[in-house]
Amino acid sequence: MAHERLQFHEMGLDDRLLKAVADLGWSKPTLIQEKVIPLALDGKDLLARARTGSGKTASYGIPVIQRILASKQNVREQDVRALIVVPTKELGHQVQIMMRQLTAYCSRDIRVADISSKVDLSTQRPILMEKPDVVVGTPSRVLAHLNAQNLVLRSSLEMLVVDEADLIFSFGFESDLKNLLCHLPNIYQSFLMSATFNEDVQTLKELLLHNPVILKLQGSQLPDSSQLQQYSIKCEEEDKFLLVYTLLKLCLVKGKTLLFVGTVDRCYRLKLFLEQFGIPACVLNSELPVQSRCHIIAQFNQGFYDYIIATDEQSLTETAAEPQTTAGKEKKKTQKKGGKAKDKEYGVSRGVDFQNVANVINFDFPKTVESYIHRVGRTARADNPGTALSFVSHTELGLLSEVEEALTGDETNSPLKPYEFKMEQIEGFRYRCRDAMRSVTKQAVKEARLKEIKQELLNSEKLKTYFEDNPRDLQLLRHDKDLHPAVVKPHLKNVPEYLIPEALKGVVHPLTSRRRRRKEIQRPGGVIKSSFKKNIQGKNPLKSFQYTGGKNRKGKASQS
Ligand SMILES: Nc1ncnc2c1ncn2[C@@H]1O[C@H](COP(=O)(O)OP(=O)(O)OP(=O)(O)O)[C@@H](O)[C@H]1O
Repeated sequence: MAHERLQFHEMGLDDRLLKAVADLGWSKPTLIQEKVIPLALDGKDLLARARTGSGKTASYGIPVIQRILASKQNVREQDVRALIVVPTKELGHQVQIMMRQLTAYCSRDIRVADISSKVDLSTQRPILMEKPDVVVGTPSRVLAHLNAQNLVLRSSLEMLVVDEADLIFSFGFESDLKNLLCHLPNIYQSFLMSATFNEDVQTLKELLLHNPVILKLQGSQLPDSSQLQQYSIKCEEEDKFLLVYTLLKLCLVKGKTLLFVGTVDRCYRLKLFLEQFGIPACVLNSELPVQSRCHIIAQFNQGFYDYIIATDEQSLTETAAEPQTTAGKEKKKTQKKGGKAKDKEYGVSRGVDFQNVANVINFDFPKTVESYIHRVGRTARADNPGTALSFVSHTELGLLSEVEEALTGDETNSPLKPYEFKMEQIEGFRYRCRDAMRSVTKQAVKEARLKEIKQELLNSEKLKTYFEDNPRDLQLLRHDKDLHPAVVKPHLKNVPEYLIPEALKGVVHPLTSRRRRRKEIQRPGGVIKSSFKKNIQGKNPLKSFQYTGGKNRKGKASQS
């Protein structure tokens, strides 16, 4: 018999919560929400694993809000009742937004404060003195406020959530979290949420949970192939640039795309390379100030940018190109290079809800299976479709095997299919790519990196001051401007017709500066880009082209 999914209105939720959920356009709970919400409302401790993008935030957010609303009916002093611990500032910001959306109709009754950002403790003290009902923060920030007695939880805390639990220890928060627990009352309800399970989650479980209900939902950690198409293509360093140029410039990849690289330097290398061809992209990495990072993500979600070049978590080393065959444990230390400290509470591949991402491209292959899952999990979120394409150099083949083995599990076929692309057809572009690469020198990368940081520090001051008051001004603040106009060669911006492979003539329409400007003008904030909609209808060439030798020996691009 078909399983009837429990509906939100059948869960005994407050009307104000139901209205907020309806405003978000959620017609029914996701699987994790259906399971977690009733158990959480029943007072159970929970350990929940569900795949990326499956709606874990609301699965704890809704019961936390419901329980606070219920307990507020028996008039009690204003107090901090729930603490949500997250591993990164980006996630803190995002959880706060989600909690505010869910409390839109009861914002007077339930206040939510995010204390993740690294301003002076004294600046946040007044917020905490008002005892917001829900506090969101990284372990180190929460502990600092507890030690400073800006926050007192011993008598008031009713619920503790640890989101992205698998990351808390690997981000170096073990001792902070243990110390934090000494400030909590003896009895409270706890939730541990995670997309992956590892030993650290097991340790946390023993530390935090009492007789928990353990929910391991969906065998696979990523959506199946009807929702998420995964491809890999073997290509060496120069070919990576050649291929990414072709995919983006000929618009073979449609819709919003996240490109993951292995180091901060490579962010700028790739950005400068694309800049030469008039392909604008934002970079996102741990050196940028948190306000800028959150603004970039917010604008990307509103459709301002098509491409973000990101490093993932702070733990990546500066030597991405080095061979690495075993998925080692992720390093915990903040990286320092050239005296620049990176933010150890940074992470974009974990938990951040980039919306309507059509494609994830692993320009550099991730160093661990977990990292692969989290990166790829930025697309195909909720019920949306998505595509992931990984470039794999010979030094990265070992990592590809590890990922394939982990994702294949008991099945016979790996979910990663070879992306069959006839590289010889795009040989004509190689000369242009080399020409562009010649300008992307070490010095140019260094200068771009410095310029961007300076620029973003200025931006972040503006963001601090004006975010609340002048949202319109902020719409004008862009993060994808050319970083090194001096090295840009104007002739590279257009694609001469004779270079377009025969198979693609008349099919692709290269991105030109004029088209880019028109797109910018047409695209109002907050609207999902039309190309993504096309993508939903299955017109993404990344999915539908077999531009290849392989089965299609004629070398023609054919639509399947
Ligand atoms: N019931 C629902 N119906 C439709 N969309 C939903 C529902 N619940 C959540 N979403 C949307 O699904 C997306 C993913 O949610 P969320 O960020 O909570 O996922 P997650 O499981 O925490 O992912 P990750 O493990 O990557 O952090 C969000 O854009 C959210 O708004």
